[in-house]
This record gives sequence, structure tokens and C-alpha cells, in this order.
Amino acid sequence: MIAARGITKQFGDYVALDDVSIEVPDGSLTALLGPSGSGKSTLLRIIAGLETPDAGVVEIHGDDQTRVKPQRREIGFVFQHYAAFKHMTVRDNVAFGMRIRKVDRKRIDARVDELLEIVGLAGYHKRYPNQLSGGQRQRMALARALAVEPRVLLLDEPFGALDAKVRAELREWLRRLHDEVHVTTILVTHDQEEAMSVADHIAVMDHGRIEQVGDPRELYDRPANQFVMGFLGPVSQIGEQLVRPHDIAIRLEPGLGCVEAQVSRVLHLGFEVRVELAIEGGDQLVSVQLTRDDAAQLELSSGDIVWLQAREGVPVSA
Ligand SMILES: Nc1ncnc2c1ncn2[C@@H]1O[C@H](COP(=O)(O)OP(=O)(O)OP(=O)(O)O)[C@@H](O)[C@H]1O
Repeated sequence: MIAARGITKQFGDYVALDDVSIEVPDGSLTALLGPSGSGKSTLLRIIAGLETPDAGVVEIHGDDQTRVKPQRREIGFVFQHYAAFKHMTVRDNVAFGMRIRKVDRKRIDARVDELLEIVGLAGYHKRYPNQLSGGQRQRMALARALAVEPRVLLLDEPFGALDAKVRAELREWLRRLHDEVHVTTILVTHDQEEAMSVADHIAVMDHGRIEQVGDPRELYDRPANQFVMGFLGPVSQIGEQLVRPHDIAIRLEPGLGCVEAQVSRVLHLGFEVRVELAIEGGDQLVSVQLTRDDAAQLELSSGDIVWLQAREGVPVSA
């Protein structure tokens, strides 16, 4: 297990981390998810030893590592903009850490072959980094990080600089890689879909604090507060409540607990139908997601007056 306990970090007067504690189980893939500036990278850098906390302790497998140099923590690190050695081939980039550790040449060769196979770059040994696509370069970076058999793999927005399609592919690939390699991994991301689709556990961060830790489903179904609910998916405000757009029922008659609204647009988006409505006194349109069948039954058109209600038993946050 990797644990950070009571971590506080200030930059001048600014509190980047405020008494943060987290436990990352062995073999898990845990995401630190939060908006820009919430402290994710700072927490990761403290776990890596690249930054020193003002207070608190970092433990890896029960050993206090707070004062241990990064090189001695046995971690692999991959950043968004991976600094590959441009003048070295893919093989030499991946072999770098092993050469420093004086691993013998035969073992290095075998391990490089194995790693390039794992990251889907078999046969790319002789290429140089500028002859790889962005996605291939990040996979090479992962091979390099894994080469020294780290106890922990730390990934800071590793796919952040890539376009949406490649990101989505690499996300799936990372999940499969993790299922194969099982190295305890912490992934920093601001993208809730990325966190939800690859991580076993997610710690949602905001303003230097962890707001909630749980598996993707727990967080979605039982958000601890408005911030977590809003960060994990779209929400609509009905009266004082935040409700997910697919958890709102539209009724043609008034009823107990219903809020009156006027349909402003009906959008047919293939699989779903999205209805945008104005609630009196609300300054933003409320969005409701319906199935095509439900929408067909309601026969809504703009200008109609309807009543909205959160479906029973769904997560709402007041
Ligand atoms: N070396 C530093 N000196 C001063 N302020 C810093 C330093 N590093 C980080 N900060 C500040 O601490 C806060 C948290 O930064 P951090 O990079 O951890 O956030 P983040 O959640 O990773 O955001 P992003 O996704 O934008 O990187 C930010 O307001 C940032 O400006």
C-alpha cells in the first residue's frame, strides 16, 4: 500500500494541500481527479519525492519514505510532456534506467523486447522519438518507467497532450496494461470520463483537499456533496436540488414536489432526446435526458408547460 498521511503543502501563502490523507491499495489503479489547481500534481510529486511536504508522511509498503530521495523510492513516473532522450533510440530510452543500474546486457535486451511488446511497440527498437506519434511516445515513456520494475507507477496527465481519439484508445490500453502488469498506479487527471473508465478507485480533489474517495460507481451514485456530484457528470438544478439530467421525470400534470417549467428546445440526439427547459426564477436552462420512447409519449414541443420531478431513489444533492 502507498499512503500519504496528513500532507500539507504551502507555496508562499497559498495552501496547495491542506491536511490530505489517502491510501492506495497494492495493485490498484487509483485516480486523483479534480479541476486545475486542486493540488493533484502537487500530491503526486510529493509521493514521488520531487516535492517536500510541510507536514505529513509518505509511506510505501509501510516504510516511511518522506525524506527519501526520489531515485531511491523505486517509482516510475510519466508526465504529460515526456522528456525522451531525443538522440537515443527507443531501445536506449527504455534501457536507460537499467543501464544506470548496471543490469547486464543480455537481461536488458530481453527486458526491452518484453516491454516493447507489452506497450505495443515491438519492432520499434531502432526508431528515434521524433519518428513516433504522440501516443507511441507516451507508450515508450510507460515502457521506460516500467523497465526498472518500480513499486509504484505515477502518471501525471500522461495522455493530456494527445487528441481525443488517441486519448480514448490509450485509456483502454492503460486499463488492459494494468490488468496484465498489476503495478500499483496513481493517475492524475482532470477528466472524469478518463478516471471513471480506467480507475478502480478515485479520489476527488478540490482546493487542496480530498472531497471523497470511492470506486467510480459509488462516487456517481452516492456523491458526498454538490462538488463531487457536479464534477462526475452533468447536473441540473431543480429548486434547491442538483439532479442528473437522466434522473428527472417530465410530467404533463402538476403534482407534489414538482417544479413548473417551460420547454425551450427539444434536441434529438440519436439514442437520447435532450429537453432544455426554463424554470421560473432560474437563470440557467435545465437539461433533461429522455429515452426516445419516453420523449415520443410526451410529444413535447417548445413553449409547452410541464412539471419536473427527481425520479425516486436517485442521487440528488441539496
Ligand atoms: N512550485 C510552485 N510554486 C508556487 N505555486 C505552485 C507551485 N506548484 C504548484 N503551485 C500552485 O499550487 C496549486 C496546485 O497546483 P497543482 O499543480 O498541484 O494542481 P493540479 O490539480 O495538478 O492542477 P493542474 O491540473 O492544472 O496541474 C496551484 O494553484 C498552483 O499554482
